[in-house]
Amino acid sequence: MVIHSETAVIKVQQLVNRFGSHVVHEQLNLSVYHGEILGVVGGSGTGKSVLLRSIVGLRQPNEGTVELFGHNLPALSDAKRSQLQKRMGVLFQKGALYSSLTLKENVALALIEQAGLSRQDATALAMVKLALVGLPAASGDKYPAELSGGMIKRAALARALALEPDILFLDEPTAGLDPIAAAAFDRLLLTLRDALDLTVFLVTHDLDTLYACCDRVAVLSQKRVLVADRLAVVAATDDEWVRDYFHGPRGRAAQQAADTLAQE
Ligand SMILES: Nc1ncnc2c1ncn2[C@@H]1O[C@H](COP(=O)(O)OP(=O)(O)OP(=O)(O)O)[C@@H](O)[C@H]1O
Repeated sequence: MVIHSETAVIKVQQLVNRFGSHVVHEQLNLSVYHGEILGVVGGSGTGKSVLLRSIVGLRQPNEGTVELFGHNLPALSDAKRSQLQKRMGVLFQKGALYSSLTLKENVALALIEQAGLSRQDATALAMVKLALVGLPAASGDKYPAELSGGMIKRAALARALALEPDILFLDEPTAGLDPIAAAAFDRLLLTLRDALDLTVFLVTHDLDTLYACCDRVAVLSQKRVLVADRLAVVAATDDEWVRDYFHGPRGRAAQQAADTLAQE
């Protein structure tokens, strides 16, 4: 896999995040390039979700800058910031959908609230978005509780794509899915990235997803990005967590599966 462009669409510099005396990030730097799928990994509590929230503007960092398409997000006026934020779609790990709304209502809501569409237009467009992520038309009238985990993730993805973002943020999208549904989600992600020219910031613990989808991988460790590079370079990094993660039994299995797929 190749990095698609050298244009940084996200540039995080000298980022500091702390909660009271608990320092989560300390002078953290990270760039995300146009068209790539960047996997963000790290031990539990290393600050992957806090980083995601800082980039999308849901958390004001204590220090540092977060540039999006060349604009420093925290320094912008509310109007400008919200304009830029529309270029980002987010799929959160939990609470992705409103349980009291059907799938099509869930997707339409984003279009009504954020794009000002009429209910009728938003509903029609929501059906297009559901089809885009491979959901049958009949699923539009179903409630989240009536669907499998894989279908719910797809619907949440449809909602994240509702406003046609340039950058997609995914927080552990395959967590809780069985391996077949997870692999199907990985393939969908690759297809959508290519078809929609997306840049993807993907927080994950799923080694199979890293091998199947990611152009680069960033490892969060010791409050910083320890390394951000192609998978082979990251896996060869001299670090205890990296060794345990990539060269433990699950890491070896994921690599073998990826090698087998590449040979087919
Ligand atoms: N709102 C908050 N108030 C206090 N501490 C917080 C808050 N949000 C996050 N933290 C702390 O920040 C640290 C990083 O949290 P974060 O959720 O980003 O970790 P993570 O790397 O995504 O973990 P995991 O892989 O388990 O999801 C944790 O120690 C967490 O307890």
